[in-house]
Amino acid sequence: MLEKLKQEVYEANMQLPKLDLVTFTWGNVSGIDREKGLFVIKPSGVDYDKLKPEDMVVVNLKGEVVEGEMNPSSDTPTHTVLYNEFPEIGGIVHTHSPWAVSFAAAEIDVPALSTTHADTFYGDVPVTPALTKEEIEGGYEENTGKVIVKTFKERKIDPEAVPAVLVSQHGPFAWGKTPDKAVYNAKVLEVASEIDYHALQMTRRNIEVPQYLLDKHYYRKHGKNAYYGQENAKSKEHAARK
Ligand SMILES: O=C(CO)[C@@H](O)[C@H](O)COP(=O)(O)O
Repeated sequence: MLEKLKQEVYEANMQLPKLDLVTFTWGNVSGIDREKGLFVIKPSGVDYDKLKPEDMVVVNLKGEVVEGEMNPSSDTPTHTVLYNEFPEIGGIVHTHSPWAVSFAAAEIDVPALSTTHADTFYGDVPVTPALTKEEIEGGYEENTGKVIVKTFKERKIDPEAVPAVLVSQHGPFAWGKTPDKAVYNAKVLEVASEIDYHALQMTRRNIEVPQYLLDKHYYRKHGKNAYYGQENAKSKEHAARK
């Protein structure tokens, strides 16, 4: 069943290593057939270079496996919550892309500091609060989905306007109308996270140019008793010996 969707989700998953968004088997993409109320997701722990379209697992909106030889991604409960709570989305991506994970680990939103960001995300990409001990022990992946939805509702963020989130201490989830668009949004988030990291570092550190560097430049230009002045003397001797 859902062979066409399996192919589409397979191809979207294969974009992740090509776009340098995953290491080893970390990460997963799913896509949904809203009419049938079924979604297709990557099987858990399968290397991308061994993955086949027919390996995709079909899951219903209760999170139950409907078809598939292998276990679905361990993040399936998170995808299930998001498909139920965000009815407009057609595809979801989860990765551990390092720049976005850096912001998730620091529990900092990815701020909308550049057009690279703003062309895709209408506002900062939010980071969720850290999951509580109870939420972790009471079903980490399902509660991850619930914390994402709670974050968007409490902060009045439209998931269509900002199609991504950082799960605190875990990593990014991105989504879109299709699995392919979800992958695109995941890559833009990673690029924007790297840009923002450097921008924040540069604005936070005022580096004074050491005066001696300016002096050296001055002395080099005017040939006075500086290192460069000596070099000039050496080069003149060398030239005279030729
Ligand atoms: O964060 C985790 C595991 O801690 C997962 O997101 C893995 O990175 C992907 O798991 P599978 O999709 O292969 O089950």
